[in-house]
Amino acid sequence: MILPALSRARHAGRKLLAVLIDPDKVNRQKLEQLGQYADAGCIDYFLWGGSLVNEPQSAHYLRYLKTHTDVPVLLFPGSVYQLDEHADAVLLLSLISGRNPELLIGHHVTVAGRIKQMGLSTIPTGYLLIDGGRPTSVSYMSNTTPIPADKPAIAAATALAGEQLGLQLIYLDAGSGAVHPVAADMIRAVREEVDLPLVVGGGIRSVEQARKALSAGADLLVVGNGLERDVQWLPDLAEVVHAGVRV
Ligand SMILES: CC(C)=CCC/C(C)=C/CC/C(C)=C/CC/C(C)=C/COP(=O)(O)OP(=O)(O)O
Ligand SMILES: O=P(O)(O)OC[C@@H](O)CO
Ligand SMILES: [Mg+2]
Repeated sequence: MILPALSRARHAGRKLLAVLIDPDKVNRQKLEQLGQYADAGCIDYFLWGGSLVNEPQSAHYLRYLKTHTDVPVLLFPGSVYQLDEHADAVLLLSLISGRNPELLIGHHVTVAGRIKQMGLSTIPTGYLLIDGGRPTSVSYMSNTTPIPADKPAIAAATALAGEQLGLQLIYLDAGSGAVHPVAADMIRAVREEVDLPLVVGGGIRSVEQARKALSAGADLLVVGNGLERDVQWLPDLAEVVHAGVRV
């Protein structure tokens, strides 16, 4: 059960790290290496997905990863084509920072029956796209306007509305490859407003940036590109995350 585990970690002051795997940019060797890091305790969750996934081997790679680690794999789908019953759960994203009805509820209706048939557990997630200094794949593909980086009050009100609607997790994302990760004051404003596990990602490329996001109140950090480029700093990153932060 992912949500209870996130909530327990949060109340115990334990911070968590997720590595985002882009199925289009992976191979067996990278998966084996990440599986080893995961089993060594560096990684708490894998996120699996992309705004656009073209790799025909994606389902095969997901099963391959599952045979190499016991760490849960959560789908992070950019589209309805990215569901897979071999994952442990799906982040059922509703893009609440945007006003694109298909990404708020439309696609969810399309796949509701399929998710049920697959027996895939769902994590109802309020997904907020925050301006990270440049257009990203998600802002372009979703055709939505990110929340301005210097408007924490808008992010906090959006997250609060998500909580009041019954969503179970808030994900603040500056977008993959963002120039600037989500700013500390925005994370803090959301943390103060909602009592849900808080996921923060997009543009985190250093241990210092990770530390700032954690101190501001992030519970689970997501790193993709930064580790895709160079996995060497993963043990240092994991150490900082797992050292925990008193907030
Ligand atoms: C309901 C279902 C199953 C699907 C719709 C899901 C929604 C609402 C998606 C919202 C917007 C979206 C496109 C999210 C994708 C998030 C994601 C997996 C980002 C990963 O990064 P990339 O954007 O692929 O980055 P790169 O360009 O670096 O590869
Ligand atoms: O690839 P990066 O920039 O680490 O972003 C990860 C994730 O939050 C994007 O949706
Ligand atoms: Mg991608």
